[in-house]
Amino acid sequence: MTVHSIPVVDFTDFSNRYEEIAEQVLEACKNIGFFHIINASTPSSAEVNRAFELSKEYFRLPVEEKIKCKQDTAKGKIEGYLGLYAQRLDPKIQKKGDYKESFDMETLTSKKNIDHFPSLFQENRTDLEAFSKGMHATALQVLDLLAFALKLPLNEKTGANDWLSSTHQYETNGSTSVLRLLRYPNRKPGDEGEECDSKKNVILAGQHTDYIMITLLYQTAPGLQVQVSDDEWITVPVRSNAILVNMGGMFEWFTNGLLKSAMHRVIDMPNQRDGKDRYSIGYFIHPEPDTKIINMPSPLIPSERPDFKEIAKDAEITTSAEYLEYRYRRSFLEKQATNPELDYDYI
Ligand SMILES: O=C(O)CCC(=O)C(=O)O
Ligand SMILES: [Fe+2]
Repeated sequence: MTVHSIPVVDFTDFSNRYEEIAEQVLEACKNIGFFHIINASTPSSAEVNRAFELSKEYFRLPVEEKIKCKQDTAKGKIEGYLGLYAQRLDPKIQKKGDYKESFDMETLTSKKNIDHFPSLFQENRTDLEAFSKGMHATALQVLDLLAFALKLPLNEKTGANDWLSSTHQYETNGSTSVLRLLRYPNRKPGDEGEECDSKKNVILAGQHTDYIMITLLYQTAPGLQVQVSDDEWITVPVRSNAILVNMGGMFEWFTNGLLKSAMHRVIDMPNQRDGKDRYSIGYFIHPEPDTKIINMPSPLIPSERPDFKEIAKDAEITTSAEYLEYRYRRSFLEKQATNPELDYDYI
């Protein structure tokens, strides 16, 4: 079934409407792999506004300041700053790379040391943590809803419906999430460095699927598009106070394609951003590295794995870490084939 809009799931009266909400989430994940949550209990709108304020303040810093904490992708680091063109999510179409800047940080657990981060983030750690924990809590609710809808077994010891969420807790030894601040600078049509697809859309972030289990995202202006058929993309509307959720490739792989990890990209929509930069904040979550997630005991998951573009059918992937490793390596090889200077990306 081709879906032509992003479904909206209302979390109002959450516990009383649990079954209904779980069904809506499962439907959205099976059909398009994207949905908006409205009336989620966390993060609060003050926490979201504060996260955007900090992001804007950070990106206003001079580049010399920002590159002091540059992401060392060559060493496999997934934290820190990446400047314009540093990522190239779609090496098949893009020559230069994504027209965006970003700052990534791994889960801000109580043990996490951020002495190497920009002082702005050190000084405002409490606000970043409050926002991250709010995002994380809603991500875990989505996992629990899916565990329920997929009829995964209850926890033998506690009876809780946490088959998925128990391995995605905020405080763990291995990181389970990445908070990514993004800025797409304002540009005029025809500006230098423009990269277009065959339909003359200016690409700001190349088409890709995320690697992880689920992504939560806020955006300030339109630009994000989801592929719904071979040559059809729909624009994700900006809904104030709504959290956008999408399934990552890991979830699609471990559910044998039952949940869809949709291709998405960011294009420039200069008429819709009032001459302003576009900002977004993504929160990417995956299970602890050694978690075995193969053969999920759900009666709804097909036993046969379909063909996936990103992964060879016979690939031996049973854990979260193996999945991520496979995707990094593959992205690295694709990039090397077209430009030996580039490193792999973490999405
Ligand atoms: O900026 C956006 O709206 C999307 C970003 C994205 O898809 C990503 O970072 O994986
Ligand atoms: Fe993405």
